[in-house]
Amino acid sequence: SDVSWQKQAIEQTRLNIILFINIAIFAVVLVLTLWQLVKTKRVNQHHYEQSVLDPLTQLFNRHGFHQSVDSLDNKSGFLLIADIDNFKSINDRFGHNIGDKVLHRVAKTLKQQVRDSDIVARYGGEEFVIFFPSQDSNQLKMISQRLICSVSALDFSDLNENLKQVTISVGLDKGSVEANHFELLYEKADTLLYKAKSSGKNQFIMGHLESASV
Ligand SMILES: Nc1nc2c(ncn2[C@@H]2O[C@H](COP(=O)(O)OP(=O)(O)OP(=O)(O)O)[C@@H](O)[C@H]2O)c(=O)[nH]1
Repeated sequence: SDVSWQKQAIEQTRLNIILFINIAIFAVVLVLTLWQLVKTKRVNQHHYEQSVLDPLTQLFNRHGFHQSVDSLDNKSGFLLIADIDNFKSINDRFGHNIGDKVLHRVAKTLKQQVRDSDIVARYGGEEFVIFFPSQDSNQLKMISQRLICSVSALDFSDLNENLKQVTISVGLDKGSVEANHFELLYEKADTLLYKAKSSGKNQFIMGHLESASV
């Protein structure tokens, strides 16, 4: 009859509305869950970056350096330490703010001059460390030379017209960055860096091989 047909139609409409509401709720919950997931992932990424990156230069910090090096399959290669020359006097003469900008530019230059597979870090105040998973000492000589030249060629006159040039000294040696060998390799490179500083700065000294200067 007409009445029962009408009742059926109303019932059908009611079911359709309920179905629609359920689908809508499901869609909203799905979107919210996905959004929450993306947010959590971003926050985790941010925390991770803060724990391994140096905020001033965006290079790895000491912790990030060791984490990267620990994850390498091949742990033998060259460890290079680069230290900005007379940085204390740059700070004293031009102020910490300019000192920070110098650090930032030097960091960027060092990073630009090496491969993505080389691990670059700001290891201390004005000291940078690079690990090269390479055995080629001639190549490392060329890279050291290039790092020194590219820093000394940087122009800082926009920061202060009296800030003519910034140089680095470099010590590097071959060895293993395996956890229990690292200290020894670092000390060898650091001793060579000290030699490069005490024999005039703006130069590199490489372990087991002859030195070279700019
Ligand atoms: N602006 C700035 N200065 C820093 C930072 N970290 C360390 N320094 C400064 O770096 C200077 C390092 O000075 P020293 O270790 O005496 O060495 P140096 O003057 O570079 O002399 P040499 O290494 O012998 O060439 C100190 O004055 C520190 O205060 C930083 O994040 N920002």
